Amino acid sequence: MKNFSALIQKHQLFEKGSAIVIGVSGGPDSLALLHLLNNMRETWQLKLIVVHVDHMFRGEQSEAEMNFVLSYCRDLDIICEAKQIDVTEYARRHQLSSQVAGRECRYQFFKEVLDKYQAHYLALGHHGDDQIETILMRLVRGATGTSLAGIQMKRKFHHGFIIRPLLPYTKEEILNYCRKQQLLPRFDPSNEKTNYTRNRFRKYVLPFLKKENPLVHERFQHFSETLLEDETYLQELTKKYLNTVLKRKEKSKVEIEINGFLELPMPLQRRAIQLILNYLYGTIPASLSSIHIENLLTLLSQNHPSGSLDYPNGLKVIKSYQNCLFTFEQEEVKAYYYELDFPSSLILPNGYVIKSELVRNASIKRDRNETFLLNMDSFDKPLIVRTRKPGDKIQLKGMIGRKKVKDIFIDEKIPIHNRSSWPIVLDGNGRILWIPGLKKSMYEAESTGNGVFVELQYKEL
Ligand SMILES: Nc1ncnc2c1ncn2[C@@H]1O[C@H](COP(=O)(O)OP(=O)(O)OP(=O)(O)O)[C@@H](O)[C@H]1O
Repeated sequence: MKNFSALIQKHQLFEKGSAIVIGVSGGPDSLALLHLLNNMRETWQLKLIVVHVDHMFRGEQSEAEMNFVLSYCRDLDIICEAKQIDVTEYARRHQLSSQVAGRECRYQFFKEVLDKYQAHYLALGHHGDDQIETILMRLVRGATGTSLAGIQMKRKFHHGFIIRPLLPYTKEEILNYCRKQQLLPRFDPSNEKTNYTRNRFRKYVLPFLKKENPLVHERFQHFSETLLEDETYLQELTKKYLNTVLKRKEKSKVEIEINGFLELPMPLQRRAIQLILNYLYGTIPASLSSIHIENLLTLLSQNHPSGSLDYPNGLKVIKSYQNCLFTFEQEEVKAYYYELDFPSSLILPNGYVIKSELVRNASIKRDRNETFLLNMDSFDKPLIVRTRKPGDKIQLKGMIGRKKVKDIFIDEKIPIHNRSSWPIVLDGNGRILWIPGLKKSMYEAESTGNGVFVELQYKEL
């Protein structure tokens, strides 16, 4: 571990004069990290602060570990911020596993200590074996994107960075270092029990890989760093192209235009979906895997005009003609029924408005389905605006026989999720007069001239 300070420089982990908070559990990794950083303290003019959390999992034993860290820091003349947190109680209250709860409590306290000392760096003792295990576990679980790069040597955290200077070293090198420097780390027996999956990788896979190549950890670290670089570049590119096919982006809804999306190269398509999911979920649920993304890519490229997928935590992905909607909102049928006065402005639940006016000497705008004209004397009052009902039919202008409203929605390629809130205008006798924006019935006023007309307009709010 001679090259430690060269490594800090090479990866630009921190600069001279930095204040660094070091997470020290009392185990070999973090103790070695503390020792190494302490060796640099003078020449690099570092301000070091140790932070320790006693999770109170093992009563007196874990308290003894805390006291060990406190006394070791006293010997080195380094400030130590130690805190006892009843993680079992926290886990019960928030319905979390003890592992997740421990992590939350730990990182919360880390932040408090960073703030207290206005430090920008939090140093943790993850090493090369942790890196191999993490990457393999994620690969096997089906993770995607930057997550496959495993543990990052330097990543943004709070108002600064988390740094992990031990990633280029193996566990064995760290244990040797502890022995040589006569450090006496504490070994937490619960470490062995808490993470079963990781332990299996450690026990069965790592020995095999190390036998194949004793420097396998360097290969994994190199893989992690280059993957992260490639991924960062591709994600920037994806953002740029995704913006060109984005139709709407709200807190719990994103809609894209499918044709434009399918023109993007496949690596960008995959990442675009990932970006949308990151945005909507905030934190991606563990149950979401690359299979979900593959299924969606298949759905989008199929000829079938519509279809939907159910993603974890209630996210629905709905393909409908040219559009694909990602939504957490339950698209319950927003049926409505209004009487339309004239003159008036009726605001509709779909974000549109129907405006009615009384006019004289009106002229028919035959080519526009956004307006509709009625002769005041020729229809039964009141005018009704409501959502569709099964079996609705309309007598179209210039056509013999009646046409199903459902077929009009299909012909006009109206997305399924828009159909249930689309307005339909009827007269007092229940005859469908107009499907605003789409089709007019034969009941529109035929001739203009003298008389009183009701002019209806359909527009976006
Ligand atoms: N209770 C704790 N208090 C302070 N820092 C901690 C604590 N637990 C873990 N850390 C920090 O997080 C790093 C990773 O923790 P993890 O539990 O994965 O490793 P570990 O095997 O416990 O490491 P170590 O050999 O240092 O105990 C540790 O090296 C240490 O820097």
